[in-house]
Amino acid sequence: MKIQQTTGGPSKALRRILVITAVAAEREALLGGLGSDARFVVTAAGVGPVQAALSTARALAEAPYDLVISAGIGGGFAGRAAVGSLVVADEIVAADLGAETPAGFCSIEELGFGTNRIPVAANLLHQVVRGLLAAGLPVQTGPVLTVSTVTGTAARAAELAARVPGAAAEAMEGYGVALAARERGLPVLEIRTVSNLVGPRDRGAWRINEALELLKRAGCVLAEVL
Ligand SMILES: O=C(O)c1cccc(C(=O)CC[C@H]2O[C@@H](n3cnc4c(=O)[nH]cnc43)[C@H](O)[C@@H]2O)c1
Repeated sequence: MKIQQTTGGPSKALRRILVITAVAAEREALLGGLGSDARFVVTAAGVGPVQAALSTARALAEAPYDLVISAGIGGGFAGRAAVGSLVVADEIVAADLGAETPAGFCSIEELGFGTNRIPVAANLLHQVVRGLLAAGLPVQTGPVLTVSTVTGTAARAAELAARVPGAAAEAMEGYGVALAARERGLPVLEIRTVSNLVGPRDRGAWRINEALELLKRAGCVLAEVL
């Protein structure tokens, strides 16, 4: 687990916080929880890490921010994050960025082209988790994987879980958001509400409404604790 230690005063000093979701329904859910807290700007950036990185970079170029959060629904790894629970990333990992080789997956880090793993702001992570727990919400921390293809088989789920020990959830935007934040030297968090388990594709079984309701409750906590 890689966690970036940030310095500075208490995070109540956060004056502007950029929250990036993929779709409008996630944005609306968060806004419902954030209420009238004007410190938060919530943008629906589109699906996938590239779109997320572009939109985050654009927003950060237009106005100053103190914190960037990637948020939305996600898939939970069986035994780590149940449907209807929350995951706060302790590390944001680009899980499929690299090369396939006959000997297995080789990350861009192993290839010498940068890093697959972006640390989160430890103090803010703990502050948010404490707040979620105090609100009685089921939350766990762990690596959240960013993938460009939603996992659709048990074999792929097992492969990713082995590639990133402790992987708690997967989604499609975190690494893009985190890269753009890192370019500006800003701390980043990723928060996912689990709509489905990572594994054999069964889109009809995704509990999207429940996950969006939980996202709204998480928004309420963010406004309280940040
Ligand atoms: O159809 C709807 O009403 C609806 C409402 C809100 C969100 C959606 C999405 O499909 C969001 C796509 C978004 O969700 C993340 N996600 C969710 N589960 C997974 C997964 O198992 N693996 C990877 N990503 C997942 C992802 O970040 C997508 O951008 C629909």
